[in-house]
Order: sequence, then structure tokens, then C-alpha cells
Amino acid sequence: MSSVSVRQPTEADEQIREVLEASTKRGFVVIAGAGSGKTTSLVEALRHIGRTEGTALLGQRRQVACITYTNVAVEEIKDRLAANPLFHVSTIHSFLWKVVQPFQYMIREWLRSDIRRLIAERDETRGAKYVEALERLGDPDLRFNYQSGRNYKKGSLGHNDVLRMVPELMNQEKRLATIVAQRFPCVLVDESQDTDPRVVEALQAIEEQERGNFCVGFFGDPMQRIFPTGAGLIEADKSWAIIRKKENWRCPGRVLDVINKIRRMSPHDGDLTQVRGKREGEEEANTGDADLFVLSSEGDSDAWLDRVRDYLSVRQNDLLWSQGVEGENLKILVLEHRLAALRLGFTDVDRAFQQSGRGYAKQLKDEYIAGSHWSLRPFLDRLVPLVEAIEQKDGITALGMLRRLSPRLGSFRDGQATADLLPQLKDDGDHLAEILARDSTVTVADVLRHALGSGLIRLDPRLKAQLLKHEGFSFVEGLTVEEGEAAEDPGEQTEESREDERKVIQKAMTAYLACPAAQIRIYHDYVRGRLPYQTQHGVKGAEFERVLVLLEDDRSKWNQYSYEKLLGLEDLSASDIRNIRDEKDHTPERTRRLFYVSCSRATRSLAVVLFTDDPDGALQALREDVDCPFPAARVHGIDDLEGQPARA
Ligand SMILES: Nc1ncnc2c1ncn2[C@@H]1O[C@H](COP(=O)(O)OP(=O)(O)OP(=O)(O)O)[C@@H](O)[C@H]1O
Repeated sequence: MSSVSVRQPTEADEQIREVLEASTKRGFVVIAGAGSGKTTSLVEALRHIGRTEGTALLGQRRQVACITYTNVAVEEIKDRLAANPLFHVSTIHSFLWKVVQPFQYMIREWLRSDIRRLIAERDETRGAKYVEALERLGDPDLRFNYQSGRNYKKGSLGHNDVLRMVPELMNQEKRLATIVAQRFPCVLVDESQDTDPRVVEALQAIEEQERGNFCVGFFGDPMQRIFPTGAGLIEADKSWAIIRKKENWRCPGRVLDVINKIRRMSPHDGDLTQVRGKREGEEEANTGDADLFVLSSEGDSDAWLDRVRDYLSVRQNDLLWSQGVEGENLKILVLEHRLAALRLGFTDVDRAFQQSGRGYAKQLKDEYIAGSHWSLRPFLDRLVPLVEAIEQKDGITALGMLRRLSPRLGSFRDGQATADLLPQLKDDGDHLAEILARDSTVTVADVLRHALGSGLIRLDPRLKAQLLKHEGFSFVEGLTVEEGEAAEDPGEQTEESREDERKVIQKAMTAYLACPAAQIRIYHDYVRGRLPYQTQHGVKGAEFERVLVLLEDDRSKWNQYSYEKLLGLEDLSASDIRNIRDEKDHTPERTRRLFYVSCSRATRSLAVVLFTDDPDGALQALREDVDCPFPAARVHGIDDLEGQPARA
């Protein structure tokens, strides 16, 4: 990690202050590239408002709003600001709800028209519950609230409803815009490239209507929009200030040259070229390293990857490149989780949870990647940590866990009875450690049978319902289920979505129970961030000393990305050409932004490995290509690695 020294305000910070201090308020856009400390600038801007106008604004019962992308980011910004009632820091959804909540009559009218639309789109059976919801709207006592899922009959709006409703209301009701501007005379938006375009437009509309009395500031980097729903580059009115934050405090010189070159080719560069931010007292320029390797996609790519890491170790005199390390020292970035699973060896688990399709398949995939799905949690939160404690011969921790986890211990109040039980529990725990060892040959079903049958853990009710459908689990019928872990209220689930969920879960559970238990250990370490592999999308916002980016189009199933097209090694398709002509987002451009995000994570050394079916042709083309982000001398082929000793 870069050291945190005393931070002087940058030129961009000064420009932001000027905008904030002006007597006539105006909008502004801050374009800040990777590693520029854009959140630092945003927090500084908020603090500045606090110092200059805080008391007056609070006296008028007004607040400054800061909108950011995730709950984690909200907490981080709140932490940095310390508790100050002047600031309302929230995600976009909470902000929109806060704005509209007092206007229950507006919500009622909007819902009326939305429900009518929903009825019109459905046949009689599927529309019946909306007819009921419409009738409920006649109840003057019905109060509307915001929940994670929609349930119009109960007056609950979900995330997406709020996101649709409030911008629409702001556009329709001029009064609402005026009230927002009075209540929040300044709204600052972090990560604006990922903000929903409807929200951006609504804020722009408020600014236009209330010009001079309302300040909206967008902080972001259009080059780092890697999710499809974001606004990207914010269109600024000509009265607005456009501020570019040029410094990059993270990347060493050679890495910076690479990312600047990637950026320069993009229409989303925001006309920004980054320069290395120089910390006070820093004497020598830190050049770091940035290398590109072009290798064959045929044969054992893992062996070649090891050679690359050994080569870097030797060339950079840096053992950490070749040693498997944990944490921030080294990250290997793949395009898809599937590719990490392939390399690390948990493909069966991956296949069980990564089904194609939207609906519940998408939710299952997300929860698998986050490690939060109820079917995986017995392993991730309970069984693997218990086995790790047993493996480390940490009896005290293991016993403490069993006290918490085992229904057998929980039911005993009597000390003697508990003591009598311990040897049996110890044996059961030891057997669990054997069958869930890294070299275990049994299946997930076998481990669950033992863990549940011997009462080491309690049973999740959703898991119970599924296990009962599988052979050898009839004994779970008699087991009591965990309290407080009941299935979430399915809320607005329709018949179709229930059926979809049933099918997806059934398929996933059958495959999951048949998975080798040893793969769960690897998946556990992966999800917990203990292994060097991570996805290119997953590292946004993070930084690591050594970053190795894998470009392997041949192995990827995701045709939305193509590194070979980006690097000019593969022809564009007819639809790419059409999209380029129509100024729509297209594969090479989407790939460029992801490549920029990936490469800009390195604080010390960057290596990119391209696996291609024509390594010789690609090597020559890239060395001759003036647009290649890496200088010719830093583009290596198999010959460069040949002299390296292969790993034992
Ligand atoms: N003014 C500054 N002086 C010195 N170091 C800074 C300054 N601002 C940020 N940094 C450091 O620079 C690095 C990058 O900052 P940060 O991660 O906040 O950037 P960012 O704009 O969010 O980057 P990205 O968009 O790539 O995620 C961090 O290590 C941070 O501590």
C-alpha cells in the first residue's frame, strides 16, 4: 500500500473550493483518473463546506447530501467525516427515498399509474394481485415505505421502483425540485460514472431549474465505468465547471505510461492524462515495472504462468512474484470467476452455482460469488472454520465454536452431561476434519450427512427442505431447524419466479451435493480473499503491489470482452462496426475500460499475459504497433522465458 503522507490540496482541490465558495452556486464535474484520490477530494470538498457554511446551513435546517454507490462506501465516507449532522451521506436509493417520503400523495398517484400499467401488461390471472393493490391504494391510511423488494399491496416499494419513481416525479413536479434544492442546497455524487443515468438527469434538471441556488458536483472517471448501467461521462452544462484531477498517487512511472496510453485511445478519457503525484519528501522517481508477455493458448498455460512469475522474480529481484502470497502483495486478475475456478481447481462447485439465465440464476450466481448463499454458508461460516481450528490443534477455539454451533451442546445445561458429551463431539469433529481435509475424496453430501447426523451444526430450514429431496437425507426430517435463519419473505414473488427459483435450486443442489468436498476448501479460501486470484471487475477501487492481468479470450465465454480486438489482433465483427458507427458502446471499448481498471491497480509492478493461438504473429504485431500500451522492449515472447528454469 502507498504510504499516507500529509496531503496537500491539489490544483483540482483548489478549483473545487473556488466553485464552492462562489456566491452564485453552479454545477461541476470532477474527472479524476485511477489512483487520483477522488474520494479524498470529495471528502475535502464536504469538509470545506462544513467549515465555511456549516453553521449557517444547520441554522436553516439544511443539509449537504453526499451520494455514493455502495453501503460500504457510505460507511467509509461517514467515518472520514466524523459524526456531523450537516452531512447526509447515503446510497442513491436512500437519498431518493428521503427526498420523496414526505410526499405520500405524490407516491400514491405515481403508484396508481404504475399499477395500471402493470395490470395492462398482464392477463387476468397474473394481474389479479395488482388489481388488489390498486384497490388498497383507496385506503387513505396506507403509508408507503421503501423495502428491499416490492410489495405494492403492503405499500412497499423496492429498489428499482424508487429508482424509477423519484426521477420521474422530479421531472413532473417542479415543486419537488425546488424543495430538494431548499433542503439540500449542495449534492455531491461519488463514483458518478456508475450512477444511474436517470438520477444524473434528475439532478441536472434540478440544477437547471434552480440555477444559481443549487450546486451539484459529480466526482468520477468515465474511463472506469465497467458496469453496464452507469452514466459514464457526465454531460455538463456550459455554465458548469469541469475540473480534471491529474495526479495519480498509486502507480509507478512505467505503469502510469501504460495506463495513460490505454486511456488516450478512448473516447471516454475525459481529456485527462495523468501525472505522477509527488509526495512531499519523495526524492527519486519511482519507475516500477510494466511488462507484457505473449504466450500460446495451447498447452499448459499454468506452467507458462509459473515461468512468467519466475522470470519476473529474477528480473525484478523480487521473490514475492514467484511465491504464492496472500493479501495485497500479489493479485492475478482473470476475466471470469470460472477462470479462477479452473486454475484453482473448484470447477464443479463453480458449475453448480453458475447457471445461465437471469431471474434466480443471476441471484444464485451473485450470492455464490459473495459467499452468502444459504446452501454454502454452513461450510463457509461454520464447518471450514471449525476444521481449520481442529487442523491447527486449537482445541479451545474448536470447543468455543462447537458451543455456538452444535445443537447437542446447546441443549445441555448440566455441566457433567456436557463433560460426558465432549469426547464424542471431539471424535465427530476429528472425523469432520478428515472428510473435509484438502485431500478428501468424499462429496459435499457425505460431509453434510456427517455434520448434521452427528449434530455438529444446526440445520438451515431452506437446506432442510432441499436435502429431503435427496437420497440418504431422510434423517433430517427429525432435526430442528435454525432459528432466525428462516427464508426471507419472498415478497412480490410471482408464480413464474417461484417456479424459476425451484428449478434453478434443484439443479444447483443436485450438482452441489455431488461436488468433491475438497473443492469447498479451495472455494472457501477464494471467497475469503486468501488466494491471489480475483476477477478484473472485482478489484475496482483496490490496489496491490504486484498485479498480473490475464488476457485469455480463447478460454473466456464472455463475448462482451475481447482483448485481441482491443489490441488489434482480431478483426472487429459487423456488430462492433455498427456500434462504433452509431456511437454505441462496443466490445473493444468496453474491454479497454476494464483493461484500464485492471492495470491501474498496481502500486509497484504490473505484468500482463496474453494467451493467444498465434503467439509469434501477435508478438511481432504488438512490438511494431505504435499504439501498443507497452513499449516494444517490454513485450516478451516465449524465447524470453525459455532460459528460465521450470518450477520444481
Ligand atoms: N493527496 C494525496 N497525497 C498523497 N497520497 C494520496 C493523495 N490522495 C490519495 N493518495 C493515495 O493514493 C492512492 C489512491 O487513492 P484512492 O484509492 O483514494 O484513489 P481513487 O481515486 O479512489 O482510485 P481508483 O479510482 O483507481 O480506485 C491511495 O494509496 C491513497 O492513499
